[in-house]
Amino acid sequence: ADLTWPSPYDEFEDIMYLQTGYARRGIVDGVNPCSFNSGGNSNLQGSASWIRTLFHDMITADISAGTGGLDASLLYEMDRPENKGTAAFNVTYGFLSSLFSRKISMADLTALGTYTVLGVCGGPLVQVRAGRIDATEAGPSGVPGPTHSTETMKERFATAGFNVTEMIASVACGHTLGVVHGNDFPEIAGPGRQNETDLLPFDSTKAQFDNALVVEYIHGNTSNPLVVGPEATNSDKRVFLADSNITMNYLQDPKAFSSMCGHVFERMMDTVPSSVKLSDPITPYPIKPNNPKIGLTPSGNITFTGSIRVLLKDKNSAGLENWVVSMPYADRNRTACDGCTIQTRPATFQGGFGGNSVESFKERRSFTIAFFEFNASIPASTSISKFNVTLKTSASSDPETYDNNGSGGFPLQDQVIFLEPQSCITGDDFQGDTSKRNMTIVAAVRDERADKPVRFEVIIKQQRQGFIVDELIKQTVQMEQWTGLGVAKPVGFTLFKATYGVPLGGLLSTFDVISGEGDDEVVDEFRKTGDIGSKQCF
Ligand code: HEM
Repeated sequence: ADLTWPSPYDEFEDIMYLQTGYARRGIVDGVNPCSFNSGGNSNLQGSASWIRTLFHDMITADISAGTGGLDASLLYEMDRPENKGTAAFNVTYGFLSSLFSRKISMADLTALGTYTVLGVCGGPLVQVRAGRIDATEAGPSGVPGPTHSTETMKERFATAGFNVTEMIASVACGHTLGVVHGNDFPEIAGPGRQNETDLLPFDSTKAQFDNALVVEYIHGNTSNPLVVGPEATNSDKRVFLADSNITMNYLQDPKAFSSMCGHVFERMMDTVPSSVKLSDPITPYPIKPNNPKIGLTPSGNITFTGSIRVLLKDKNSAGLENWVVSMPYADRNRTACDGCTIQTRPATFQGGFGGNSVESFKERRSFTIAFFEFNASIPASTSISKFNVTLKTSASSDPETYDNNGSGGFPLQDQVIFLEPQSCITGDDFQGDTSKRNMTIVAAVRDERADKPVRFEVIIKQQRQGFIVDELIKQTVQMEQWTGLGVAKPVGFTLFKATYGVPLGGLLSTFDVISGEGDDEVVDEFRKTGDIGSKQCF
C-alpha cells in the first residue's frame, strides 16, 4: 500500500530512496563500492560487515517464544565469545548511528543497510518493511559458531524459524561477501595466518553478490576456509552437506541463487519480536513534500518553503524542463481559494535529481526523483491548511493531480510555528559550562491557543561507556510568553521563547515545539538543531 503523508515511516522511506544526489541521506556511503574499506580500516569490508551484523543480531530469535530477532540487541552482546570479531559490528553501527533518531531505530537501519548492500553489491532486489524496535538490553545467546555440529546448527536456525534449506541458503548467500579474519579466527585460518592482514575470502569474488561460492564448492575448487580449513571449524561444509548438497546443487543456477537469497534475506530482516508489528513493504512516494517548513515573518506573513519530490515513472527525465509542478492549496478554513496556488521551479543543486543512482542500483531497481522547489509567502490571516500537487508534463497536457493517496491533500499545521530566524545555538558556552551551548528557541502560537502551555523537547544524543551508539534522551524545556525585542508581534500570533543550555550531544539532533497537552497537543516537529547551529538570533 502507498504511504500517506505524513507517515511514521517517512524517515525510513527517505533514507531508503534518497541515497544520492539532491537531498541525499547517504546511507550508501558506508558500503559503496562493495569492496569499500569501512571506517578507514583496510581489513574491514563495509558491505560484509553490515551483512554479518544482520545475521548475528537476528539469529538469536526464538520464534515460538516470540523473542529476539532484528532488534539491535547485538549492541549489548558484543562481549560474548559467539560475537568475536566485533570490529565489523562496530563499523556497522558506528556508520548507521549517524542516521539514528527518534524516527528510526538501529534495527530498521540495519534492515535498510542490508537493502543497500544488496543493491551496491549486485544482490537481489528485496522488499523492506519498517517498524522494528530496538532492544534495551541483551537477549539470549545462541549464534551458531564454526565448531558446532550439524545438529546444533540446524537447531539454532530452526529456533529462529529457518528450515534446513533456508539455513543452507542463508549461509551460502551471506558468505558470498567478505572474508575470515586471521587475527580473530586463527584456529580457522591455520598456522602462519594470524595477522590482521591475513584475510581469507570465502570465494574468488568477495565483493560481488554472486554464486561463485556455490559453483566453486560444487566444482571442488573452493578456497572457503570454512570448507577446506581445519575439520573442527568446517561449519560451511557441514551446513552445505546437511541435505546432501541438494540445495547447493540447486543454487548453481544464478537465477535460483538470486531469488532464494532474496527470500532468506527478507526472512532475516523480518524476523522480529512478536510484539513488533512491521509495516507493509515500503515503496517510494510518487509525490512527497521534502523538508517543508512553515515560518512567520515579523510583518505577519506565513512563509512556506521546501520542495516537492516527484518520482519519475520511467526514469526518463527527457523534457523535464517543460514540466510544471504546482501546489493548489486550501486556506486555514480548509476551503480552496481563488489564486491560492504555489508555483515551483526545478531545483538546480545536483541537477535537481536524487534517488538510488548508485551504479549497480541502476539497472534493476533505480529510482530517479526530480525536485521542484518553492518559496511562498501567504497572508497569515488566511494561511494554509493543506495542498495538492498538480503535474503538467507539457504545455498541452492535462494536469495530473496528486491528493496524497486519496486523503484529500497534504496537510499542514499553522497553530504553532517554530521561528528559525529568531532562534539560534550560539558558539558560546552556557553560563560558563563548557559542556553546553546557549540555545534560544522562539515560536509563534495562534492567539486562540496562547493560554496553553508551550514547550520544546530536544533529543540529546548521550554517549554511553562502551557503546558505539548513543542513547537518545528527551529533555523538555517550558517556554514563556515573550513580547519580542525587535520582533513585532505578528497579527494573530503570540510569541514564546526559552533559553536553554543544550549539551553538546544535542547540537546535531532534532527538537519539537509543542503547544498544549495530551489530546490537545499541536506540534511543529522534527526540526533540526543543525539548522540553527553557530548562528546569531535575529
Ligand atoms: C552456521 C552459520 C554460520 C557460521 C558458523 C558462520 C561463521 C563465520 C565466521 C567464522 C566468519 C569469519 C568472521 C571474521 O573473521 O570476521 C564469518 C564471516 C561472515 N559471515 Fe558467517 N557464519 C554463519 C552464517 C552466516 C550467515 C547466515 C550470514 C548472513 C546471511 C553470514 C554472513 C557473514 C559475512 C558477510 C561474513 C564476512 C564478514 C567480513 O568479511 O567482515 N554468516 N562467518
